[in-house]
Amino acid sequence: MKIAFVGKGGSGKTTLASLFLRHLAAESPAPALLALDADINQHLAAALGAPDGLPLPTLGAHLALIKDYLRGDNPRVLSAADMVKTTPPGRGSRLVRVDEDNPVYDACVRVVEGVRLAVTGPFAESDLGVACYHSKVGAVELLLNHMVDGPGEYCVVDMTAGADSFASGLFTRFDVTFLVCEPTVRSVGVYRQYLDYARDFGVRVAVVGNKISDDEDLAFLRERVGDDLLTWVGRSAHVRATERGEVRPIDDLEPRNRDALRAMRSLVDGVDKDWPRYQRQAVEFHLRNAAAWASDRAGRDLAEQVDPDYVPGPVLIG
Ligand SMILES: Nc1ncnc2c1ncn2[C@@H]1O[C@H](COP(=O)(O)OP(=O)(O)OP(=O)(O)O)[C@@H](O)[C@H]1O
Repeated sequence: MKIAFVGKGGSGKTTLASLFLRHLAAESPAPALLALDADINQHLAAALGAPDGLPLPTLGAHLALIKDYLRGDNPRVLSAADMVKTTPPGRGSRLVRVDEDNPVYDACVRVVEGVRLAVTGPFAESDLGVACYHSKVGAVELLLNHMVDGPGEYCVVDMTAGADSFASGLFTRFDVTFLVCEPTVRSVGVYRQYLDYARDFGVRVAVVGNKISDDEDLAFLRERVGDDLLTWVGRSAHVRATERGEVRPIDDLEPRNRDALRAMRSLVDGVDKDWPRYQRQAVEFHLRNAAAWASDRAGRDLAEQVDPDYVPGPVLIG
């Protein structure tokens, strides 16, 4: 499952993404899990409990490797623009799994507090002009376009704030989008804006209230958000402790907030039931679009795993 956390700046996207990731990672056995930090403010590692200043490789610095690897043996020449910004789902020739050995993960993924994490890299002055921040986000989009995620496999992306997340096609790539919303007029404003835009693209949005202090906060959100409100997280001493650099086990999280994580998990796993259809579509995309697919043994194996009765259709070259 591909899962996004979006919302107004400062609403708690990174915090809730990290709690959700730690909730999944604490399971025994831990499911296949990959966290991607695509937020301009790169704080997911810290929210997971990484020590200050832990050096992490960045996806942005490995864009060429990512493009080369995903292109596989495909003889088509794709322009940089094709590969980065406008890549339609499934374009290219190689599929990746959430958790596997591949050169992209070797170069870019590191384990932070039990969670496999890759980060886009911070916004830099050099991103102004030709190489904008969105080319870094494009690395995430590329990975998601090529990712085949099975049941019980989770790729969780911390997105950039507010309407900026619409600047690339990335926002359409998720099975579930958690919109984090504080009980404030401005946060609800971002929810409405997101929903208006996302609806046209069939994006499945569930609102998670955050920093709820009392019944009035909750009533406010219920009134404004209605049935889109999936669950809510209260102001949390556990989160504040993490902010102070104390890494506590996720079991230490307040019971009410653990319930919220379970509700999120159950929504995600409910969507998982559509897995064969989603995956067949993804593999179809690749089979249709990848010129070299017919000779790509790994790809064939994957298609057969997804659906043992799968009979590949004609491969279109071009
Ligand atoms: N439930 C919570 N309880 C207490 N503090 C919280 C909670 N959720 C978030 N915070 C705090 O609010 C601040 C902003 O949270 P966070 O960085 O997760 O927001 P964000 O939406 O990812 O921000 P940005 O837009 O900058 O990426 C942080 O200091 C975080 O610790």
